[in-house]
Amino acid sequence: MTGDAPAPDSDPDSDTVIAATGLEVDYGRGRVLRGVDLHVSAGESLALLGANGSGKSTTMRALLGMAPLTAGEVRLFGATVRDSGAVPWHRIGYVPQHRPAPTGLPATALEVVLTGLLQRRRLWLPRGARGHALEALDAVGMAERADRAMHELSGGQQQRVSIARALVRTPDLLVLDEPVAGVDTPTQQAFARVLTELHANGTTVVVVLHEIGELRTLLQRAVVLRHGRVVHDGALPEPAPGHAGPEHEHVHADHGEPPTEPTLQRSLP
Ligand SMILES: Nc1ncnc2c1ncn2[C@@H]1O[C@H](COP(=O)(O)OP(=O)(O)OP(=O)(O)O)[C@@H](O)[C@H]1O
Repeated sequence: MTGDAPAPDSDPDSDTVIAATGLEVDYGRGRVLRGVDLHVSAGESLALLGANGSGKSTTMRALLGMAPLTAGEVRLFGATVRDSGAVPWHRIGYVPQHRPAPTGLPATALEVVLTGLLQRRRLWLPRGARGHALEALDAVGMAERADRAMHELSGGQQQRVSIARALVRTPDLLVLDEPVAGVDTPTQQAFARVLTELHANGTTVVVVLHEIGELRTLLQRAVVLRHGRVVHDGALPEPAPGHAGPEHEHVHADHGEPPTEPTLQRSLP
């Protein structure tokens, strides 16, 4: 379907990191994404927001070629995700939504971070890998626990290791799915500092969030999903009335149901 599209190397718009148009995803029980468009340029930092079930994670997975697209097209750095071999995955770091590690997983934090340096066609570690992995763990405050088994770490600590695993690649594009859910405020602040530094060094950041919280100063743009459609693409929503405050900054009405339209509108610029 992309016969007339430019090859990755000759992409005239080389500033475009993500070009997604008309994304539709159906898991078999009706459409979950309904014509999502998302264009992200190099150096942007944006949040993907919306209520539970609005399609944020599905959008992320579709962007990375991991959700079943029934229509639409995604290009990463000019390469279509339909041809996985053409995508420069080594330039992309991905932190999936947190899931507790299975009990008894023998890998240490350091080993998990080292896997971030493996590539599909090269299953050995590059020179200096251990040092880079320790630096990444240090950036998320986990260097002292590098040799701890993952199952001995708390959920928030495991999440920090997962973030370090993405950071160790020094990605040009960092995609994170609710990286700070369930993480305490000091850790969120440390994480915000790490992301801000990466972004200042040129990394493009796309992050799914429920609450903007500590990442507000980093983020330049918000894309809000509702029932699988983009209902806002622009400035960050202001904290919802009555919820403003450093400890409790919501961007939609509640955690359970989609926001009512007036509430969503009220929270948008
Ligand atoms: N693998 C799957 N198979 C079937 N349905 C799915 C699958 N993944 C997600 N869904 C459905 O797609 C819809 C959107 O889910 P998605 O996880 O993208 O939402 P979300 O906005 O990320 O939600 P949350 O904030 O709760 O993480 C939901 O109705 C969900 O039940």
